[in-house]
Amino acid sequence: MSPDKSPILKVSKLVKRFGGFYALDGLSFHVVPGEILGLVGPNGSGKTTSINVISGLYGPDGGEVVFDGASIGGAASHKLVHRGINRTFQVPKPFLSLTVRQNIQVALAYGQAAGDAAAAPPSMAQLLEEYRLKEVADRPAADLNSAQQKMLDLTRALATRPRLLLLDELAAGLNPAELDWIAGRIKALAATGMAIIVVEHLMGFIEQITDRVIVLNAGKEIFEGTLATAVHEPQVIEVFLGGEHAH
Ligand SMILES: Nc1ncnc2c1ncn2[C@@H]1O[C@H](COP(=O)(O)OP(=O)(O)OP(=O)(O)O)[C@@H](O)[C@H]1O
Repeated sequence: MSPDKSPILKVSKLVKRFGGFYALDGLSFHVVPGEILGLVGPNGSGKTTSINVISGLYGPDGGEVVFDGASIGGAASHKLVHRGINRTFQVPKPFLSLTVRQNIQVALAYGQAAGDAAAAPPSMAQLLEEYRLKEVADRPAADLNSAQQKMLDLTRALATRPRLLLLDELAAGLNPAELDWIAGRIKALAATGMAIIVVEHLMGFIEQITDRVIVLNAGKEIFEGTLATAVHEPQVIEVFLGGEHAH
């Protein structure tokens, strides 16, 4: 990561309410090209909601999302894909009756409609090879195991040539060898200049791949810095372990 680059994404004082409940309560952070930023925090702290708002699944109720210099808060997901933001889902939802290859073809075609993006589109062969889907390329997505479904979800996002990639618990359910391998893949993507935001509960994985983390609690940032520093911060220990263990 080059720390001197200007942010590709800037989130300022973001608010998202569900009824009277504040899932995001004035959240601000940024990410620069080539950086892997971790969003961590206890269950319900607003990690997935952050990704849902940045990717256009939900409109914000306050604050601003600026991507590549333009305000995008409230823009629809499909428009944001063409601007260069794509994501994976905690529970992938491929077209189950289509084959793996057909699922990727749909995403490649959709990505192509974005026109003149900075990066050349990845090829089908490259995606199948790099994400270990070659053997199952002509099987329906319904036949895949959960790790393969996650890789299909990732290739679907990559097929649209994102400059900002949002990964929502991609690593959950992978075995240790798969975790090591996917950590390497994510780092290789960042090395191409892609900005990547990773939501994960697996702290070893977060430590292995992130340059920086934001720790959330109740929709607010309570820490920003490296994970190695975060684990010594009393307010971080408090939200992860509860008050009586914190001191
Ligand atoms: N569509 C929704 N309607 C109502 N409440 C919601 C909705 N989406 C999220 N919430 C609430 O907002 C809060 C934050 O949820 P969010 O999914 O962002 O948390 P999270 O940090 O990703 O948690 P987890 O680690 O369990 O995935 C939770 O209390 C959740 O119940």
